[in-house]
Amino acid sequence: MTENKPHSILKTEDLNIGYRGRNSDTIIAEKVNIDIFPGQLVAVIGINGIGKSTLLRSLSGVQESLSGKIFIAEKNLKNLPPLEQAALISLVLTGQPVSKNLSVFELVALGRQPYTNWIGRLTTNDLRHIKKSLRLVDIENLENKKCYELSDGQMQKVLIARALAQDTPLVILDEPTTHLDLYHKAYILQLLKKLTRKTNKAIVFASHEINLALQLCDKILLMQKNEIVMGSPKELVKSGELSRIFPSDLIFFDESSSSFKIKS
Ligand SMILES: Nc1ncnc2c1ncn2[C@@H]1O[C@H](COP(=O)(O)OP(=O)(O)OP(=O)(O)O)[C@@H](O)[C@H]1O
Repeated sequence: MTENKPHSILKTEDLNIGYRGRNSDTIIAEKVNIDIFPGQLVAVIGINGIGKSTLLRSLSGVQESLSGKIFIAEKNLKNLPPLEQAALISLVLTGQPVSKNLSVFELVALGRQPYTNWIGRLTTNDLRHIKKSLRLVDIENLENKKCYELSDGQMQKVLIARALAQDTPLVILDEPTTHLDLYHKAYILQLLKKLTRKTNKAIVFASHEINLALQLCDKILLMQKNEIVMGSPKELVKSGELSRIFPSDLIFFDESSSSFKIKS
């Protein structure tokens, strides 16, 4: 009997990422080989400056990779026309300029851009997707508010709703919980988890919230100098990888509680 292996939504083959320079390239990560499947919640974890944003920008095609291949839904990203790419990947970058004069509804509706006709008129199907996204993120009550009237946490939810309205099988978010308090960080990450379960989308996000990611994610992509390791939280705890992320002078990974603690 042949095994029915699920198709990956995001796969890389010997991907090298970094920045091209006049004389030499700055390599951020080499030989990245990862495989992400529909319905998975994946956190990209690593210390400041290790290359999380660079990786997410490369995986979403916003930044050119140095070499290697990226496959989205088994199609080579390099060969995907922009509209097809926009129907497969939605991207939420922190600090991305958005017009805060728009209403919440209008901003979420921008997620439909890949599908709207040239005058940008919304069809009944577009409206259905927008309403569904507002409902999934539980911000229907905000739809007529201007974005400048929102708190950071509410704005974060609106950006997630815009990504959902784009209706892609893969959603990539860079630090979706920055500036939020602990409750709202947990709320947003829990929401992402629920969305993977309800929609079967794969959601990949960069975060510094390791303790929360360990509790919620299916897979963790751990970026370290010269190495990227991917595994389930359990696997990474078992292999001892987590203990090696930070310098050991101040904090340590406590296996009994599966969280980082301050050394006493
Ligand atoms: N445009 C650029 N040209 C050259 N190097 C860059 C550029 N942008 C970022 N870098 C470098 O790439 C490395 C990785 O940066 P990146 O922003 O991807 O890290 P990060 O893990 O997301 O960091 P943080 O957790 O602080 O947000 C850093 O050393 C940074 O200085």
